Amino acid sequence: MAPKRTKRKSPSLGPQGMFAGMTVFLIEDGVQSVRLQIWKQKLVQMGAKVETQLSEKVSHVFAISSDALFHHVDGDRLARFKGHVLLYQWLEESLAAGEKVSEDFYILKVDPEGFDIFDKSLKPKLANRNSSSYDEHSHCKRMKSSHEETKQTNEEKKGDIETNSVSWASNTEPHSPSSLTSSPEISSTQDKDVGMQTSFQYSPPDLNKGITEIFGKLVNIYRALGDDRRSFSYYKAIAVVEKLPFKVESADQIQEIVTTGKLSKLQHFETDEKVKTITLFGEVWGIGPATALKLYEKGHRTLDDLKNEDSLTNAQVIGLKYFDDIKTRIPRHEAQEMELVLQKVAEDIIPGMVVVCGGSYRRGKASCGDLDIVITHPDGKSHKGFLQNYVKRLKEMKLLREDLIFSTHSEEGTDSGVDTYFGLCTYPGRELRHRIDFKVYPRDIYAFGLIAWTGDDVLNRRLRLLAESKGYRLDDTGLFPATHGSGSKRGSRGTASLKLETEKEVFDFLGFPWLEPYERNL
Ligand SMILES: Nc1ccn([C@H]2C[C@H](O)[C@@H](COP(=O)(O)OP(=O)(O)OP(=O)(O)O)O2)c(=O)n1
Ligand SMILES: [Mn+2]
Repeated sequence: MAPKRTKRKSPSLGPQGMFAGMTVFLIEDGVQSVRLQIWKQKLVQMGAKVETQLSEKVSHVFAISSDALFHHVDGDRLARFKGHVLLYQWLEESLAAGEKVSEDFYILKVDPEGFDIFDKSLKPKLANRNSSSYDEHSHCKRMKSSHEETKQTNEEKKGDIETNSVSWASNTEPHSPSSLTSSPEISSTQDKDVGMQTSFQYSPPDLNKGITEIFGKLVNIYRALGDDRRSFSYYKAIAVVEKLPFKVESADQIQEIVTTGKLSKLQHFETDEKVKTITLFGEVWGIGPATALKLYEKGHRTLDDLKNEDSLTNAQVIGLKYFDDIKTRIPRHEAQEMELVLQKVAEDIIPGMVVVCGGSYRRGKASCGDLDIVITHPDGKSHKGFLQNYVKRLKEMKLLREDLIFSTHSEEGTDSGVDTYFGLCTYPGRELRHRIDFKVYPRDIYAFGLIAWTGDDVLNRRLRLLAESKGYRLDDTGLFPATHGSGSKRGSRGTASLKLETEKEVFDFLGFPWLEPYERNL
């Protein structure tokens, strides 16, 4: 990339500094706190203002990846944001260059469909040598991410489940095909900045040694001549050339690398292979983008490769084993029969149990990707401890087969008292596996659970935004007055949900026109 013309050997500080005029909001997800502190400090030192929320004033948002971005900021909010959304790498490169480098190569797509993590791998590594105080931290690959930090506002229920069940399946990244590129799947303790530090897996013999050696000399020569811009361009070009899996032949290619820091030929090569592989791995239940990328970087290219990978969690192994089964949709009439069986078994255990198949089934779809079962008991107490018995019985019947996640809170009253089971099931007399989810809600918050699990996700997002605009926070466990801040964080713990008994009451309270379940395919 070509830094701008204005050359500054040592960046000026204060209101006239190189970041003057910028008002930034930093997405903290996946960023080591020490590094974040340094960035904040540098920004402020060099004239930027750092905001604690994504307010109107913000001109620049920084994030480590689009996953981190969507994990933290709602897609709709982002769509309305008019400023620049950049990778932190821009900051690093600008700091290293002593001037603002072009933003072109660091723009994060705010379209949730866009998958950015691949572009980044083409970016030259950080210019650590040129940088000063953050050198020592830049090797830190592994990010600590406390579960509290990664906790969702339940807006994406699968993310929520993951955090509820960390003690049970700590390395699980529940997967929902509809949200492959959105945030919740990566909320496990995976490398979050892996995209930034990524290196090409196919480390080839140094095919272009002659070129990198010359570039190295040029780095020093230009630096000695005081031409930092050129020196930096060659410096970055080395990182790119070193990793090329083929020999650079033409002068044009060299020119392209030096001026843009990358090579379009490689970009296509890289992008295709990575996109394909990571998308495929991400379709395995329990594998999210972060793990998919890690597996790719370990050299895996096919699902068969993954079968010999021992870092997979139990749930991921199961997801892999039944990959094709799970992808097979369930015809509506079979889902209906299973719902009936599930209702009957529940009734046998505790009379009065309410068992509803939500999700696409409840929205009237002709086929379902899985079964989303929402359960409660009208008396407000019989639901406690029910799920353990229920699962046991269903396993004896061989309706339930493999477990993925089981987390219970109803008896202790923790996490809103919601019990969760994710697993695989079979239609009676068959071996084909389907995904099945059970969520058991206490009666008083059942309506919220039912809305969330019926979806669709677009409606959920709209309802949440509407709630937010009215000073509330909505999730599958209730509607809460937003106590502090206006952001996306949870309200303070222990706050009780507003008492709304039915879906209709929730819609009415929010002022959203009532939609029958089959009208909720937005
Ligand atoms: N990122 C997500 C994923 C899910 N959901 C909610 C809405 C969904 O309707 C419901 C069930 O999730 P599924 O992934 O099972 O989606 P569907 O049941 O709608 O479709 P499918 O037929 O693929 O199962 O959970 C959501 O709000 N946000
Ligand atoms: Mn579903």
